[in-house]
Amino acid sequence: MREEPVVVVEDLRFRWPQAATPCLQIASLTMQAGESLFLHGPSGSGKSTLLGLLGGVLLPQQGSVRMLGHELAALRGHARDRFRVDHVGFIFQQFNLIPHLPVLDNVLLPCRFSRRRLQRASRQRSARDEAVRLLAALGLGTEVLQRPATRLSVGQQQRVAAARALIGSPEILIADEPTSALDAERQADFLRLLLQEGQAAGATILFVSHDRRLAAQFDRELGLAQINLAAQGSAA
Ligand SMILES: Nc1ncnc2c1ncn2[C@@H]1O[C@H](COP(=O)(O)OP(=O)(O)OP(=O)(O)O)[C@@H](O)[C@H]1O
Repeated sequence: MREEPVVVVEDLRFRWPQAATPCLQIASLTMQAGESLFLHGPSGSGKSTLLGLLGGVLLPQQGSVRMLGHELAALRGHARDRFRVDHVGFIFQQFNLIPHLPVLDNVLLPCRFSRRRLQRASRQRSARDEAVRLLAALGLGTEVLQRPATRLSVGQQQRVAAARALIGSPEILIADEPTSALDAERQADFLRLLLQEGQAAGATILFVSHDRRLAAQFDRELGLAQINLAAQGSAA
């Protein structure tokens, strides 16, 4: 068994280039294996920035981000990219689907870039069948499989993005809530399915949002302002 939590952030400090003050200053943030955490904060408070740091897309000027025992800053760029695709499923705010690629191929993308994800997706059935199963579990029928991502509703795109994040059971699932206005009921419904699938796969789940109404479905809720000393120092 792993000795340390899946996510460990310590003494982190991050400032955007050109910015006068730090965006994030976090003494400590940890997530245990299998835990689901709802992190909320108003628009512009640094949620996406934190997710960029957890994904190793951004590196802090100071402090430590360890994921599954790996210090992200100690990995070279290529190794960091590999770590991310092997172990982290991301649902981006704008979904980042490949526009003209069919739904099925969008979902299978992580399996093209990560042998580990492909192997894990193929454990019980073919990766294709696993993609179909995930889409169905998230409420999308087979009629969308060959449809280009551009021809989907926002809600459907969100589900495709979720299936892509879940395929091959990455240990960590990170979701940046879309700003686009899905109504609260549909969003709660989507979230229930996402958590069901993620938890069945044993994933550690971090979901960020400005909408606290969704928090009840998670093991733990945290306000970014509670842990971000930079925000506390500059509170207007
Ligand atoms: N690429 C960038 N370059 C410089 N500053 C940035 C960049 N991205 C974000 N910022 C700044 O960092 C701060 C936090 O932005 P961030 O996108 O992390 O907030 P957020 O909480 O995710 O907001 P939202 O809920 O609207 O997505 C903002 O002041 C923003 O202007």
